[in-house]
Amino acid sequence: MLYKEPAPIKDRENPFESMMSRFNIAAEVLGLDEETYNVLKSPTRQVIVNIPVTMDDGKVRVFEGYRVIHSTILGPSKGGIRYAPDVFLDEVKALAAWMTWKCAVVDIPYGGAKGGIICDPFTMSAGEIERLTRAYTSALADTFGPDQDIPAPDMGTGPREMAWLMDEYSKTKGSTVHAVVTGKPLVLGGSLGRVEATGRGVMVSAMAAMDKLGMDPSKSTAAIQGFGNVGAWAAKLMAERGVKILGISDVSGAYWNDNGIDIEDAIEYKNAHNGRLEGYKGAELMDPDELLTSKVDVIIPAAVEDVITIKNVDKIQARLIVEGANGPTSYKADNIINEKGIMVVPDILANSGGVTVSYFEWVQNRMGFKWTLDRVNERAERIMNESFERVYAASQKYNVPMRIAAYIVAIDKVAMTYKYRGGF
Ligand SMILES: NC(=O)C1=CN([C@@H]2O[C@H](COP(=O)(O)OP(=O)(O)OC[C@H]3O[C@@H](n4cnc5c(N)ncnc54)[C@H](OP(=O)(O)O)[C@@H]3O)[C@@H](O)[C@H]2O)C=CC1
Ligand SMILES: O=C(O)CCC(=O)C(=O)O
Repeated sequence: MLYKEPAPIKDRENPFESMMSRFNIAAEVLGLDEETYNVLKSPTRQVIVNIPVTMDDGKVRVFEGYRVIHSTILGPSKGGIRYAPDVFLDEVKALAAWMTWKCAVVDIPYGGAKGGIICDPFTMSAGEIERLTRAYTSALADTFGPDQDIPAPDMGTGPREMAWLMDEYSKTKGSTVHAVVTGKPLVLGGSLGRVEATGRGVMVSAMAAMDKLGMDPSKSTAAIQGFGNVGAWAAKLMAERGVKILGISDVSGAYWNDNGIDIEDAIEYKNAHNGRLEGYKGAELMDPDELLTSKVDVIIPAAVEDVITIKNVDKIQARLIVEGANGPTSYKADNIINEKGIMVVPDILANSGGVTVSYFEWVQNRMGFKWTLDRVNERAERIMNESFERVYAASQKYNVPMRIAAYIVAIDKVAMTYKYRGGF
């Protein structure tokens, strides 16, 4: 199989630096004062926990876990939990800050947080993952809370882990607390539409961007990196809008079909093969490094950070990049992207459909009332389109690319709220 070990951390770009470099540009354009700059640039709280877990062979293994609260200025902090072998603190810090900016861009009353555990869920049994999730929850029971800090899924986690988290947290409180976590299974108070929400938001923002660029979806092609929750749903919904998906990928490799990949078929294959595309016959194997530079109109990175860098940005042929993943573009590649005239719908806008529907889930939990799928989708789509227009208007007003415009919209909102609250 084509599995590649993650690059050692010292060889990787630092996502927190990438976040800060855009933050600095936007802060300068806005003329942000020094006090507010200092408050917003650093996380409020960083928690590191060591989690002993009894493995199936009876031995105890200790896992390192993180929860970073970047900001609570807009409201309780919100953000997913990542299970990955190479997750590291500066990455979680960046992801937490991106949550602050993302919630501000879509104007929902949350601050930003993110969690992570260094582990490889693909090599662990369900029992081991459950014990790890419960131990992490209990170690962070004082941090989490429906009015404090509300986790959700991210890479390597999903409704199953959120159910264990909700159950374990509820035990520590002595009563069922649905609203402590979002992205739960439907029977445990999850929202209709949450599973597909991030991919749907990616599709909605891609359609909005294509409209601005005068691109006809039914005459356009796309390549999508990552075929997990975000990538697979984005692929399916883009295909339903007529976009021909020529390339897809996951850790097992990249797959290409000149005539367009049958996305329903690829999803069915993945679901029947332990969540991976390995061995998929509906497309040819291709070099994964060439997927994002292939000849397509739209690329959607929907896996990990720093996959568009100074090493490959020159070769990108697409007119539009829609960032399903958080932080897929290194800040060092920004100038070249801008010089090439490529439009980027940045992560903090493009993938905000997930947290938007998480917010709806939290609202429903607190109301004790379930919304219909139509209501969820219609409201999420409206928020995505309004947010896109807000960011587009800021990009015109300040004559900056969409990414900096999104930071400007976000920082402006958080800074103004900070001022009204009267400091901390
Ligand atoms: N889930 C959500 O609601 C949200 C997620 N995001 C972001 O979207 C991205 C993807 O998250 P999500 O879909 O939830 O995660 P999943 O774990 O569901 O899927 C991740 C996908 O990326 C693939 N992948 C991992 N590394 C690589 C690589 N180097 N090259 C190609 N593919 C790779 C995985 O392959 P394999 O399965 O083979 O390991 C898998 O297909 C992350 O950046 C996340 O932070 C952003 C907003 C919300
Ligand atoms: O749904 C949420 O609350 C957060 C999802 C998330 O982690 C993200 O948007 O990056």
